[in-house]
Amino acid sequence: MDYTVKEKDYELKEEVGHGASAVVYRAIYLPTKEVVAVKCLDLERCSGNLDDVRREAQTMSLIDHPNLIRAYCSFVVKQCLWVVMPYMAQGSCLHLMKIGYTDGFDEPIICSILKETLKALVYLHRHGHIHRDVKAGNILFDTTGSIKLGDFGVSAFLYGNGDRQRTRNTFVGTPCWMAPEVLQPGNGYDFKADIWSFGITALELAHGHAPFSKFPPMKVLLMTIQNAPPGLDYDRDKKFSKSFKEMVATCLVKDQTKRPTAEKLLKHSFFKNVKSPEITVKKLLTGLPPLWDRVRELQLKDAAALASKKMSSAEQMSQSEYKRGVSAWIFDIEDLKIQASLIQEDEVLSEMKEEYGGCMEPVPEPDPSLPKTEIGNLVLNEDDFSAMSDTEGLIEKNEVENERDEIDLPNTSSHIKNNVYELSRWRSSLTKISKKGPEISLSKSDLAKNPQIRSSSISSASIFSHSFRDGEKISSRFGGENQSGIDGYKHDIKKLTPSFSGPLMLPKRASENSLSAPTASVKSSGGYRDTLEEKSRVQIKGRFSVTSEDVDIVKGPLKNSSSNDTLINHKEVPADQFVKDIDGSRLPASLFVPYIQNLYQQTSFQLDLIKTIQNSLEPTKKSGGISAATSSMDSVDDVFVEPAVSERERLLLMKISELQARVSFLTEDLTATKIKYGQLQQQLASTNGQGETNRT
Ligand SMILES: Nc1ncnc2c1ncn2[C@@H]1O[C@H](COP(=O)(O)OP(=O)(O)OP(=O)(O)O)[C@@H](O)[C@H]1O
Repeated sequence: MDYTVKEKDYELKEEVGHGASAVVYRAIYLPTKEVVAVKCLDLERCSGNLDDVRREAQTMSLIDHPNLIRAYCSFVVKQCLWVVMPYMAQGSCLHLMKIGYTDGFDEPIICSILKETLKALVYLHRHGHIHRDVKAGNILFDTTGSIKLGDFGVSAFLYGNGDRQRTRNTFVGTPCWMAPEVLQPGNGYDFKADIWSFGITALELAHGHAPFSKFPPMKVLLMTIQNAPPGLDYDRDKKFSKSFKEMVATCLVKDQTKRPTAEKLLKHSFFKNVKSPEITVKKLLTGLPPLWDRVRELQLKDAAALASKKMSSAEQMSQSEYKRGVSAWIFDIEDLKIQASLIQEDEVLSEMKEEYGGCMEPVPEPDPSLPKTEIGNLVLNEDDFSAMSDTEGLIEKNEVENERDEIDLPNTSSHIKNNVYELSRWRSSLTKISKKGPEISLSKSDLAKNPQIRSSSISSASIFSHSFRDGEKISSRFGGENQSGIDGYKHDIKKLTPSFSGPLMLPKRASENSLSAPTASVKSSGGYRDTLEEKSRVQIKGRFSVTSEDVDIVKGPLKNSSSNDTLINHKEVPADQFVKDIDGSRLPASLFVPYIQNLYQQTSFQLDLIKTIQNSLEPTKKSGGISAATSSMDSVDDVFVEPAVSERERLLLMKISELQARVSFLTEDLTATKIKYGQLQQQLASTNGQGETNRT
């Protein structure tokens, strides 16, 4: 059937979903009275990403597969692109989990959902597309229980411009579901990135949320890159079959070349003997309230949570975005890495503790197969872990590890996690003794980079075939009594929960509304340059603002000042010596000694530095002048000298003596020149005198 591209032929009804870039409405196609869904993409919020919009419309209209949502047509209405598509009356998998399956689904249900999704991926990949946003929020159900994968907002066509472009270098997607190669710039990625996201989606369906979903994106980014891949490895996962665990493990292999293709994965034993979703899923859907009521209820819940104390911190707000399942965006990978490097490791670990409870089950660890991170001075690296594991034998092998042939998963006991946590606290407190680092300054270049909207890419006739009515009128489409309620509600919700998630970056909103850019508290980075002024600077990166307001702790591996070697040597002290921590928790003495050594060396280094400065000031002090400020520095024990200040003072003093030397040199030079001048004058006078005499 052909659908017209006239706005007046569509009557928008209730909002049934919204993402970063779009609001989706139930709508009536008036010529046939058919119920459809209309996705309204706000083009003004898509600046810089119109290619994605074009791609989405293009991809959706070409699709012909029972497990993929195709677009019937698309056209422009004022600043919005309307995409008309089949209405999926039971909403997304995420909706369903949130209203009644917060701990995830049972395996047979998961299996049938995943199989349908995988069939969609097989089709997409065969036709050269990477979906790039596979997640529960994009798996939709209709009333019969049948399943379709939607949202091609970030899907990419592999074969651009006639060339077979195997990998892409753009960075779009949703961090929790993103493959490590997608998160690492320059690597490029291909359709195997969807297989990783598929594996993460499997975990999402099994647990009710994606792994790391409690953490802010920058942490997720780092954890995805550094940690061993997540899996069905916890005690709570014992209920799942071996083949399910294996299937997930084959998807979540860091080396993309070792991941199976969608086609191969479909042949996995896990997908054999699967019941159709019309049988498994349908019974979950019976008796549910209409989709729009569910969506509204969820939005109100989020809004209430946001307004409550629970969501007072910006970081929690960013986490809530994950929970809503609408987090996908473009961000500057390098800047995120910088931000990530500024996160305190103890924050991560304490959040992990919180996530996994008192009896911490094995949690994802840094992946020892990976090279040491170059990303700032972040967390304990794998050397720290392996050193501890080598000498202290604290790492326990997990049963699942044996089942995996491709994944090296260094599961650890809660014991080592606690030690690592305490160790990181020690490191933080010790590092405070060290010098302050430079103030964080992240550029706003990505905001500036956004080109004007309505780039040539969107001006194709197929998309701009229509243009009328403004944004406000969209809401006027809501009929009767629903009208004011929905409008008022929408207004409130949007004020409370501006969504800056989604694949499209929304710099304007992010900068306008503090809620939009949750403040990730970032600590000052390590390094030995001084910072005398702590200005409160806020820089916005994607959905994050980075503030140095609360910069107080300097991080970074503690270094030997002379050798630059990291002063951690876990192997020197017997591991069985334990001492009590301040909190009373037991820690191996081997963890303390290197830090005490380090503290000693740090202090010695500082004493040396103070003495050097004192010596350099001594002559000046004797001659008075500037040295007044340091005149009380007779003993390093008497006075605490801020090394950074002294360093500056020392430089100034050196400059002054240099200038004084130059002045005296110039004075001498001038005197010599004057003498020479006098002599020449005398010579001239005598020559003149001689000449006079000769003439007379
Ligand atoms: N055809 C449809 N029928 C019913 N509901 C839909 C339909 N398409 C989308 N939705 C709902 O609207 C929500 C947002 O849609 P969509 O994911 O396409 O927007 P987006 O801005 O691209 O979001 P994202 O943040 O995932 O990138 C979906 O999560 C889903 O719940």
